[in-house]
Amino acid sequence: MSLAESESPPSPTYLDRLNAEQRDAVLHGSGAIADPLLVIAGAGSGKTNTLAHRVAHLIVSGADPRRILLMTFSRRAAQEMGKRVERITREVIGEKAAILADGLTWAGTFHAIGARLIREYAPIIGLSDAFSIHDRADSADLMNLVRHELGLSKTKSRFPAKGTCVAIYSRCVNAEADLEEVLKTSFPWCLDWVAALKALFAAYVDAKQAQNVLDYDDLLLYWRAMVTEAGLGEEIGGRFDHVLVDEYQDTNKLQAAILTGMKPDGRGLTVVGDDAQSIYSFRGAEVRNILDFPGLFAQPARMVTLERNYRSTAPILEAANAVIAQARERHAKDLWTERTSTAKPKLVTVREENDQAAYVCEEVLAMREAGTLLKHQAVLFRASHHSGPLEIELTRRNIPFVKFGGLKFLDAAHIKDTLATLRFADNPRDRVAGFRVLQLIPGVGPSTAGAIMDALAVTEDPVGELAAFPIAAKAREEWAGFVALVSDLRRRAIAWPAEIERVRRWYEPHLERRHEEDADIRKADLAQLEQIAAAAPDRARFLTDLTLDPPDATSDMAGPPLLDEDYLILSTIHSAKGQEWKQVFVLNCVDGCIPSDLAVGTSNEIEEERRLLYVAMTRAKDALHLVTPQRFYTHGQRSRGDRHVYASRTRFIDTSSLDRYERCAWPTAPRSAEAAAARAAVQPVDLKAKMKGMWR
Ligand SMILES: Nc1ncnc2c1ncn2[C@@H]1O[C@H](COP(=O)(O)OP(=O)(O)OP(=O)(O)O)[C@@H](O)[C@H]1O
Repeated sequence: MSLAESESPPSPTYLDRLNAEQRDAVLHGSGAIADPLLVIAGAGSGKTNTLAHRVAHLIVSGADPRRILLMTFSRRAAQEMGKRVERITREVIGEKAAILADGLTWAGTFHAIGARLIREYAPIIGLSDAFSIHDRADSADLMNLVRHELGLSKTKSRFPAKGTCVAIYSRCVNAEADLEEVLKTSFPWCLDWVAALKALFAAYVDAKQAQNVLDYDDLLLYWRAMVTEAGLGEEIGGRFDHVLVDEYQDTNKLQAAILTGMKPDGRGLTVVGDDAQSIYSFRGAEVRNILDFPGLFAQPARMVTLERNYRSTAPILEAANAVIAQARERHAKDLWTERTSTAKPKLVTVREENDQAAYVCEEVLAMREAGTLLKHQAVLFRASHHSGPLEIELTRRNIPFVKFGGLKFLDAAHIKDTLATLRFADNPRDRVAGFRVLQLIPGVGPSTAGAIMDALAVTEDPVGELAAFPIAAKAREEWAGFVALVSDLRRRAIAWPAEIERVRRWYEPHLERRHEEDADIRKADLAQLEQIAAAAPDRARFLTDLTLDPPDATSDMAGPPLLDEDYLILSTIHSAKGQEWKQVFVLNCVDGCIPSDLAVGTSNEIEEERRLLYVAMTRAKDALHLVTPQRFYTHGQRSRGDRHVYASRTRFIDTSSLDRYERCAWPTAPRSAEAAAARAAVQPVDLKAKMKGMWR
């Protein structure tokens, strides 16, 4: 008996907090399995809030939380959604809410859910369930190994680099596009290599299968393949009554095919997103997914549009609306707000990047003085390196900050070494992990590592194989310790998460030898890794979660702040997705930075850059500053000279929309007038005459 049948009808008080459109989206289907629903949610219109209410409403109406599949953009978003759902359901069903919300076990990213389903069905789709998952860097390393084996690293003219090969492969897979088509549109300089790339990709797929490895793309590919298989498709689709997808604008064609594969008639499907915020096409995301969703099913999706913005003041929204109004194609919506204000967003001209940094610091401190915490203020930028001068200025002035985006925690060599050790123990056929770990041992080079991996590829007893391997005398002493480690890990001699400490103890001498200069800082990272490990239930889950959703690196300049400390947020625009702050600065609002000069090749790329600026602007609640430095030092010249280039205001703010801003220059005019007056007051001196006078 469902909860709805067994108890009195739930009180709908939580619905009172929603506006009419939000409520419409939440109530669609009245809690039962219903026709497909598309919620087009403008920036700040309460998309997350609405989705959480819809899930909660389904649960209090009797839906089984274990049969709800909820897909979000990050693991953190899934966890936050779970907490919100619990809070909302608690209002109606009290203490039982926690139990029911705990039942929401199928919440996570597409890749994480894919990994779980594939592991579960592995035995019936011809995979071993002990497969390891490669992140992008691992995939590039494996591609490199295969490229080498095929002799493609020694071609006369230069064959595309490993990273490019992976990007091409991934684009073909995610966009479901033909290789030649992808090369023509995105990698034209590689067009001469069609046949060689095909051979490389075929060998790459063979290598993955032989080594029992799946890459990111495989998690979607296998999932899609499973749901399009007669029988299996119905079995997997039938496990879920409701499938809800957040941030649908950032999904790709494969993800759309997974949804239609699981729910061919669209019943039970809810997708939520904002086409104007689609900013991930470099990962194969397809803004067409959301534009085309309504027509995918025999029974067209119902569409609800959320247009009321709760976040920003009217002047900020008007400026952002003017930026997106020029977009080529979009689901029409007119965002409005009741938050009136007389303060327009500022369009600030500064001479150069150092002034930009000084301007931001002064404004941030002024706002702090007026009572707004640093963490309610954020500085956003298009590319991670744009914040360099600001980071120096903040450090100089002792303003604490945390930076998001850019380098990931997992990119650090010592973290990779540790994880590779765990992965190797799990799956000794994983050549990328194996090569990495084996070469940590002094005396083991690439050819020995290759020979060991060849031996492991065919054995059923990896530990025995390692112990018996005729290792060179110089490596023998270390070797015994390594074999003991692998043996412990494979036998699960130590409980999780203590295993990771065992790995750390083995690894630390290698770390000290390889990274003498900053071993202590790196050890602190390993301690942090142990903390993350402690939160995971087991080794496999830890490795999967971390590979699929790695934490951001915090800035090492300021040091990771304590949680109760106040700090300013620095973030790439991509990493600012879904967030909001009282005061927001957008750096380098000039052509060449937004749009990035790396992304002005096609009109699609320019459209995406426009959406990036829109995303950045719509993060601001009360105050927004777009800063435009007039000149930039050319790369690498700063310390040696003042070669610079002049920049012009971003093309996305055209002359007709300038009246939506308060335009100003900084440092302000009076200050320069004072400086000019001081200079004018200096009496002229005839130095030439003085020089001559020295000898007379
Ligand atoms: N019905 C409502 N009444 C009052 N405030 C609301 C309502 N719905 C949402 N909000 C507030 O509006 C703000 C934006 O909500 P939310 O973060 O869910 O928006 P969003 O649509 O996900 O934004 P974006 O897509 O721009 O990231 C939040 O501060 C939220 O608390």
